Amino acid sequence: MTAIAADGLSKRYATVTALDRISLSVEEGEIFGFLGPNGAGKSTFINVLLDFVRPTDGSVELFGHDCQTEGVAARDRIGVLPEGYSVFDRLTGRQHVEYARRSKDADDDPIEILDRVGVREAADRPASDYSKGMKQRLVLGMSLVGDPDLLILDEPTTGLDPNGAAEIRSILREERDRGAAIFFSSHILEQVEAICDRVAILQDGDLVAVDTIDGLRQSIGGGTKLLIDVDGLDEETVETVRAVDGVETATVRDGTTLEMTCTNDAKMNVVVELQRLGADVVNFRTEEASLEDMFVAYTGGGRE
Ligand SMILES: Nc1ncnc2c1ncn2[C@@H]1O[C@H](COP(=O)(O)OP(=O)(O)OP(=O)(O)O)[C@@H](O)[C@H]1O
Repeated sequence: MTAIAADGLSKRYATVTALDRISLSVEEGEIFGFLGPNGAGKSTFINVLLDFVRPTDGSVELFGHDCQTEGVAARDRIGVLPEGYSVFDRLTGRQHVEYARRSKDADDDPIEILDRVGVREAADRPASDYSKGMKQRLVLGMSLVGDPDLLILDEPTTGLDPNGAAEIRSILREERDRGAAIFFSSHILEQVEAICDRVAILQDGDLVAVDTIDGLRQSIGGGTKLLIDVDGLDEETVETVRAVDGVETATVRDGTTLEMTCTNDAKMNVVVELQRLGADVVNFRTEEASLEDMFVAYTGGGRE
C-alpha cells in the first residue's frame, strides 16, 4: 500500500517557496531517503505530514488519508522521530516508552524496546541523565512502539557514534523487512547510500530527482566517475574541461587528479580537449559514482 502520496504539494512563505509542487509516493516495505542542502524544504515537507504546517497548494496523504483534513486517521499508523525533539527530564526511559504505549494503545514491553535501541541499562534513570545519543535512541524507541506501518524520521542518526548509527540502520532494515515504510531525512550521504531503496533530492523547494541509487548513477555519466591524472594540472585546464559539452562536474583531487562526472559521449571529447591543450595525461581510470557525486551533480555543489 502507498504510505505517503504527495500531489502537487506547495508551501510558500512571504518571500520563500519552501516546497514547489512536490509529487512523490513512498510504498510500504521501502526505505526512502530525503536529501537536500540546508533550506531545501525537507523539514517543511515533514511538518506538512505532521500538520504542523499547512500547505499553500496541493495535498499529501498517509495511507489514503489527507494529512490536513483527516489528520487523526492519517497519523494513526505512524511512528515519528521529529527534528528537535525533547524528552521529559524527570521521566525515566521506561516511563517514556510506557507513555508512548498508552498514547498508541499498544502493548509492547518497554524493556524489550529499550533493549532494541541499546538503552536497556538506563531504563530506570531519568532522561535528563541521558547523553544526546541516548536521548536519540530513546525517542527512536518510542517511535517503534505499536509496530507502525510508517516511520518518519528526521535525521535519525544525528549524535550517534558509527557503531550506534550502524545499529540504528539495522533496526530500520528490520522494520522495512516486516513491511513498514521508512521515510527519513539525512545529511549523511554515506548512511543514505548504505540503507535506502530509493532517494529523493530536494533543492530550493524543487524535487530534482527521485530514483534508486543505481538509477541516479545511471543518469549521471553511466554511473561512473572519470579520474584523469595530469602532470602540472592548472585551473585553466580544469575550466576548459568543465566547459566541454556533457561534463556535469569537474574538480581537482589531490592537486593532480581531474575528477569528473560526465556523459559517456563526453569522455572522449574530454581526452581530445586535454590533448589539444597539450596536457600531460599520466593515467586514466574510472570509479563508481558515490551518492555524494550524484548529490553534487544534481544540486550544483550544495551540500547540507
Ligand atoms: N516559518 C517560516 N517562515 C518563513 N520561512 C520559512 C519558515 N520555515 C521555513 N522557512 C523557509 O523555507 C525554506 C525551507 O526550510 P526547511 O526548514 O524546510 O529546509 P530544510 O531542508 O529542512 O533545511 P535544513 O537542512 O537546514 O534543516 C527555507 O528557505 C526557510 O528559510
